[in-house]
Amino acid sequence: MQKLFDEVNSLDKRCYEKFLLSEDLLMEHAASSMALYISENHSSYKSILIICGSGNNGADGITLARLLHTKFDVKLYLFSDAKSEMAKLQLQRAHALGVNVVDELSNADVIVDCIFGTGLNKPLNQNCENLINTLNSYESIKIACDIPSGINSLGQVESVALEADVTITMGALKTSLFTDVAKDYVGKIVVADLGIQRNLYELDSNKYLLDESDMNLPFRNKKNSHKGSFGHLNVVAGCKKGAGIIAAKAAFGFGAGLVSVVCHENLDLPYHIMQTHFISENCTAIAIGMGLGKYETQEIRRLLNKDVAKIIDADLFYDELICEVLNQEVVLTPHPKEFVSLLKLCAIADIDVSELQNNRFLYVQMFSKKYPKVVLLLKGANVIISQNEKLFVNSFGSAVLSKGGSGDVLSGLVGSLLAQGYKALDAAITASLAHAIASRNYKKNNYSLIPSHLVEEIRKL
Ligand SMILES: NC(=O)C1=CN([C@@H]2O[C@H](COP(=O)(O)OP(=O)(O)OC[C@H]3O[C@@H](n4cnc5c(N)ncnc54)[C@H](OP(=O)(O)O)[C@@H]3O)[C@@H](O)[C@H]2O)[C@@H](O)CC1
Ligand SMILES: Nc1ncnc2c1ncn2[C@@H]1O[C@H](COP(=O)(O)OP(=O)(O)O)[C@@H](O)[C@H]1O
Ligand SMILES: [K+]
Repeated sequence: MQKLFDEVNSLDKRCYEKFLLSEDLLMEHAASSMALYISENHSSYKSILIICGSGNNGADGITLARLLHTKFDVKLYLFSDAKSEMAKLQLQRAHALGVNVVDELSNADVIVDCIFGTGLNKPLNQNCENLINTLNSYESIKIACDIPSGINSLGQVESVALEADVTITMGALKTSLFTDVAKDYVGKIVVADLGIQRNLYELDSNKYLLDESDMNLPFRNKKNSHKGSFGHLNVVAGCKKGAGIIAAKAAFGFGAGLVSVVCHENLDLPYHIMQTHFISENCTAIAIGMGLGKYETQEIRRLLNKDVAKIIDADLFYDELICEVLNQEVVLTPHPKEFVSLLKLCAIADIDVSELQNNRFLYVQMFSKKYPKVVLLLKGANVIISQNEKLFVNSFGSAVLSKGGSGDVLSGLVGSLLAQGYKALDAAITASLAHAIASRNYKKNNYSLIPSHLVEEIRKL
């Protein structure tokens, strides 16, 4: 996993003070990293348009123009007068070298957005919006320097932002690049070294971006085993029985030794999945909430208080009963609307979905602070998993998963790992990664995946 930072100013400052690295030196490395990326990945392209703002993001761009001058047909467009000391200095250097400064925008093979970086501090005016809209309309390869212009430090987009193919971010990964909103703008994210190895540049953080290598699949190492060695998951099915059945199928394919669906009505289940009318004596985990609908309160309370691992989803986030389990190490997997309801039920916040989506990290942290034992998995374009104020982001998923039933598969995966003895946080992390990475392996197109395809892809991991 890789560390995420809410701000990097303190990291830059430490470079100046502790490592005696000047701003000039850091900037030279920032621009060199961009130059290297462009040379290595876009060498067949000829023309490069670099659009610069007045601060140090602009200064990075002016430096880049100097580095690429004559290797490519470089056009430097200064959107506003250089204001920062570094922007002024870099401009003098660029002028001295004869870099081509243009006063009109024109299309190019590659465009590099150096308008605003971490210093965006107010809403964009009409001119900025027009500029960004024009750049977005170009068919060029678009590279954002540090962060696509228009995304602020909280990862919000107030009006418009540059739609980058690649974001080359300086020094370390920023949290603002991993909001759900930002996902439509950042493209591929690359970290540029600033003349110091990343592990030395970075300090401690309690936020992490998950990598594929953080997925710890339930491979079986013991030879002397039987089905009971791998747990027994009980999936509680309610009025929308399909949800429980999807979860049960996903769970069975993900290694649980036994899976039973708990339902009062008789179900038509695959032969390998059992049905029970009441919770099994030997169950090692319970998955509950998916398609639950109306159920007898005392019965649910009894299940929630049973001393086994639990994954709780969907309908239970609208029921006050949920508040009774928040002192347990349970896994909760709400989507944004369900999380809004949960926040209200536990008196943390009374907000709407758009407020949540604009401040996902904030509300997840508020919840985790109040309920440090709970593992919260907030679904979305970038899934956030949190426990005890430690937070992990899974950015592998895509719109291929935006389908009824995808969440039920995830509940089954978490339940399966819990039944097999994974700790709650480990179960949530591996299940979430498996869910998203498997969905990427479905190659047909990005609209036709159904839960059974997803389960098939998960079984092939
Ligand atoms: N520090 C380091 O060591 C390193 C830093 N590096 C680079 O520096 C970048 C940060 O630079 P930064 O702090 O100068 O901010 P930046 O993003 O250029 O924007 C500030 C300028 O924009 C203006 N402005 C803001 N909002 C506006 C708006 N809505 N509409 C209009 N104008 C607006 C604002 O104007 P003002 O507030 O003065 O009115 C100011 O002039 C960082 O992202 C990275 O790329 C790298 O080289 C690595 C080493
Ligand atoms: N655009 C997207 N990018 C990444 N993941 C997505 C996207 N849309 C949906 N997902 C994932 O798909 C799942 C949907 O779950 P949910 O909304 O609960 O569906 P359901 O209840 O119908 O099964 C979640 O894991 C979510 O993170
Ligand atoms: K930028």
